[in-house]
Amino acid sequence: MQDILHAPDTGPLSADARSVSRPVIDIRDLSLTFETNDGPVHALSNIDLTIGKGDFVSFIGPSGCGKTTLLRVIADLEQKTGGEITVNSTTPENARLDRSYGYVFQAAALYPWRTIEKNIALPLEIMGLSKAEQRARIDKVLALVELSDFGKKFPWQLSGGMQQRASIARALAVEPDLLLMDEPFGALDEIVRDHLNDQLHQLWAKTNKTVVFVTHSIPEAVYLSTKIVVLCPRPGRIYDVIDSTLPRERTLDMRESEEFLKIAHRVREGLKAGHSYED
Ligand SMILES: Nc1ncnc2c1ncn2[C@@H]1O[C@H](COP(=O)(O)OP(=O)(O)OP(=O)(O)O)[C@@H](O)[C@H]1O
Repeated sequence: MQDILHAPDTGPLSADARSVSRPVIDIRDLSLTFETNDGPVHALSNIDLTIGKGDFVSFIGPSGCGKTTLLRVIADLEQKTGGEITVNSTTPENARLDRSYGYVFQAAALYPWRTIEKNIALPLEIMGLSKAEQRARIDKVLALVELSDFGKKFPWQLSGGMQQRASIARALAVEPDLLLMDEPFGALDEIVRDHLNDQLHQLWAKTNKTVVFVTHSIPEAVYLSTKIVVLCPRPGRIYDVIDSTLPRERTLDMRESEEFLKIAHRVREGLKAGHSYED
């Protein structure tokens, strides 16, 4: 994804500049209860969280602790039942209508009957962009995810990792400042995952996008994040928020460093504390 690094985006901000900018996501005492035939499910409770411009925030926690639900509330795909949330200083609904974010699902969710470039073109067609503008954006995002030679292929002709890169390209094509990613690399093997983590890190570091990322992997969360949010279940709530002390620029070999292991240890302790072995 080297070429994305030269995309005409806002440059990286200094830590000072980031800290004074308005939050991209501001969540206050948010709760969400699903009413089901078996009674209420308290998926989220007492969530307070601020995500600033250029943050890379991971949600980590055991199955059922509400990671996906929280991401979906931010994306306006689920509705809160209590509390407050703003995305880009407006309601999640307005943010969605403004196309403020790109969303990457757990599975690549590409239409099998459309080629990769036609999949990427879909949101651009809906936006009413001209054919020339669509072409320019498709070429740009395919280069970013190193799939320039695969635009005419169908999804089933690509490996799992390539399909996930294509789905990231589709999310980037609408040129959002905010990327919401629901465990995008969960189904991939370790080596492919390492490679995509590295590419995603470079993409984020050079473009100053804000990323909210759901994962089950401690190393992935620690490697990628500026802020790690550890959730625990029943009701889904925040157990710990860890502001990373690692430098903004990262390399995969940093995963052996003392600082990295210290943060990973704190995440693991949080996961253990919030975990019920009755599950
Ligand atoms: N549409 C729904 N209706 C009822 N309950 C739901 C619904 N969606 C999620 N839940 C419940 O809300 C809780 C949180 O689910 P969620 O999928 O957000 O957890 P998660 O942490 O993302 O889990 P996983 O890691 O397995 O993806 C779970 O108990 C789940 O069963």
